[in-house]
Amino acid sequence: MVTYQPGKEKRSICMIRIVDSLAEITRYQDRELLERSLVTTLSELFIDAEFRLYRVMMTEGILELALLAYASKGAIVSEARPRQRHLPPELFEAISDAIISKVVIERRIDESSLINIIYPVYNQRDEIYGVLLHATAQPSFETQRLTYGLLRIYSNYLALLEDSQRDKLTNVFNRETLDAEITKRIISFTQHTHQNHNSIRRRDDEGYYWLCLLDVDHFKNVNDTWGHLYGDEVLILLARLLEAIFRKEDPVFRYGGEEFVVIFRTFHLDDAQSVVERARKSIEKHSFPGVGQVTVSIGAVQIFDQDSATNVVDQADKALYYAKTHGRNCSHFYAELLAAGLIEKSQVQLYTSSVDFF
Ligand SMILES: Nc1nc2c(ncn2[C@@H]2O[C@H](COP(=O)(O)OP(=O)(O)OP(=O)(O)O)[C@@H](O)[C@H]2O)c(=O)[nH]1
Repeated sequence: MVTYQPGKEKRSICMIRIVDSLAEITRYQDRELLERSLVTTLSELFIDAEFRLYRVMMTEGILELALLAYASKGAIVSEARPRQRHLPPELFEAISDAIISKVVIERRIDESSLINIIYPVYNQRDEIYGVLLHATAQPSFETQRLTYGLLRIYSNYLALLEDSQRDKLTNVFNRETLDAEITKRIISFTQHTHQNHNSIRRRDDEGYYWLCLLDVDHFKNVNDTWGHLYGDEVLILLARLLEAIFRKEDPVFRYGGEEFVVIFRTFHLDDAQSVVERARKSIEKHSFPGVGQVTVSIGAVQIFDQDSATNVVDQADKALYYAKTHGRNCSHFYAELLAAGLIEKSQVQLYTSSVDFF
């Protein structure tokens, strides 16, 4: 005979909620959604608490915190583009302590009724990646243990996700991730344009998105002269150089063998041209060990209301082809070449898009 055991039932409901939470956290293959889902899950499990997830960045030894997602009293906010946050000095100090000591820290700030529990989050290389801030009036060991466990699952899953998005040789983003990143920007442009009654004067405070496609000139010669290992080394160093030349929020992708893509932001074509030329010149000036000078040709395009990611890349590719056939070691922009009648309009049709809008 089965007897009713209220304590047992409560425990199994709790376990079901935890299993559901795990399923929810690991449902997404998009980092932003994953972060949002972690914070949502925690706030649903512990309804009386506030959770904030920050990305931790070290810039020249200075600690910067960017808010990724925030949950309080059922409201969830996630930042599409994390911005640096200035926290009360005492809280900032507590976060620094948790990061340095690599342990969970509890701290009450001023006379607040809430206790802040600070969990540092590490990536698979044991580098600090983020910090979870849990503000609660009633801290308990059980809550802390469960939060810590969910964070471990989150960081393990994030590591897997990151690994699948990175190019094995250079560790920049791989080609598979590029379409989605371009599509996000096309959508953000379109939404912004609608919101502003078709005015496209200011994208927002950071400007428009641009994409540049860089291809190493005569790379076959590098391989033929120095061997593949030296060729590989050039690609790795070039990836590091691009990360250093562009801003840390500008994603770098390996698009093909010796082709890279960078997405960056500026307001005007003039500025975009300066950014691209600066990159080209920095690469030209760089001396690669053993190999010496390497140059790149660049095709660039503004990401705006193109119908697909394929179309954006095709336009950049047309400009790149023009650069390759007009001297190499130079950069060209699609719209300018088109306006001057130097290239044909990109003919990629919507049906060739690999991106699903609906
Ligand atoms: N070492 C190395 N070489 C690669 C890799 N991927 C592609 N390549 C080489 O890159 C070279 C590309 O050659 P091409 O497409 O002829 O272009 P190129 O010699 O750079 O000439 P242009 O682009 O016309 O200036 C080929 O020799 C490929 O074998 C890689 O991962 N490592």
